[in-house]
Amino acid sequence: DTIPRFGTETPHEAKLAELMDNIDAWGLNIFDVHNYSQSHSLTSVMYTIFKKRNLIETFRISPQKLINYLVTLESHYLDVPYHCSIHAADVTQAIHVLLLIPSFENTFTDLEILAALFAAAIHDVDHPGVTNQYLINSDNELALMYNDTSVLENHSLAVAFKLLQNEDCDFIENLSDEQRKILRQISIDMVLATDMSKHGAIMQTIQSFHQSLKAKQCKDSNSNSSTNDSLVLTEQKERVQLLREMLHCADLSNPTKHLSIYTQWVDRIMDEFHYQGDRERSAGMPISPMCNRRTADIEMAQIGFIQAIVEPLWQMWAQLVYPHCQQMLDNIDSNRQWYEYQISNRSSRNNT
Ligand SMILES: COc1ccc(-c2ccn(C[C@@H](O)CN3CCOCC3)n2)cc1OC1CCCC1
Ligand SMILES: [Zn+2]
Repeated sequence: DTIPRFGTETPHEAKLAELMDNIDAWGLNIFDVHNYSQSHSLTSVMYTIFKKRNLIETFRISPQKLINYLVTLESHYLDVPYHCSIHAADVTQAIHVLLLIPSFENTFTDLEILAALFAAAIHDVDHPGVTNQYLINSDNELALMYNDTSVLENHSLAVAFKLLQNEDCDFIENLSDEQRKILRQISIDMVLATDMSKHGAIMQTIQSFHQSLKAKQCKDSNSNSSTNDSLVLTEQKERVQLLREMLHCADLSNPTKHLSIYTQWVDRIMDEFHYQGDRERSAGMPISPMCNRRTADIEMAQIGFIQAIVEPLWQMWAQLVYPHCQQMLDNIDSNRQWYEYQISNRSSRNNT
């Protein structure tokens, strides 16, 4: 039986095809992809990217086994408001677009690209919609299992690799042992780096690391911008450091998107945080920051999130790949201004 064009059967294949024409664009509407792929955004996005990047030929991947793995992985994302399979599809497509930046034209090996896309697709699988801190505070068995350390990140990695052991899902069967080892190593490194407790460390190293890279950037004699752009890194360690930052940026990319997309993610994360707050309240636990629906200031929280975390991170990233990520910085700025306007509007409304 032939494989459907986007990996999953859908009566809306024409509409999905139209959407997938934007797979290389930052403005892809992942919610539309989810709707027109019969809630298989992760499967259809990953399959489309693998086809487009010729990874199926390069690594002699069985298309059926790839689909089996993706559908199984997608089914192991829980039906939580934010950390669901649409978020995984969103982050996967984001990292695909970041890897297309001309600065990285000659930077990563095919195996590193495969690992980066895989890490993005799996990074939140089986996320229960509560934070690491909540699992620790509630003596959850996952916190016990992982000794309170990067609990959710470790759990998603373990679940994702467990699914690979299933014979008809093992789409990397034709990789050499060495290649499988490298894929596993890079995926673990990248997913563990999405833990917000590592954010400070990433911000510390990013400045000096990027300065050293800019120094190395080939300054080709002719003025052709693309060759001038390309970052060539001889050490795999350095390339993995870059991929670590890239996944972290993709994971924190909601404010870099168009307002209509960004506000949908805000609604979802607040649903998830407020539900956690409800559980903390009824369990008599202290309610976590931004999780109390009764005192929430959603606009202020987003402005704080942008100013403290997202804008500094994306400014560092945009500096490295200048001029290629200006659209993201522009969206962050206009989105922050929109939330500031909501607040100013709110106070004048109260005065009437
Ligand atoms: C659109 O708004 C948000 C969008 C994203 C986030 C956010 C926080 C942490 N992360 C990253 C983790 O999810 C990393 N995960 C954990 C589980 O293990 C895997 C890796 N993402 C927070 C957002 O807003 C918050 C609510 C008000 C201000 C802050
Ligand atoms: Zn995530």
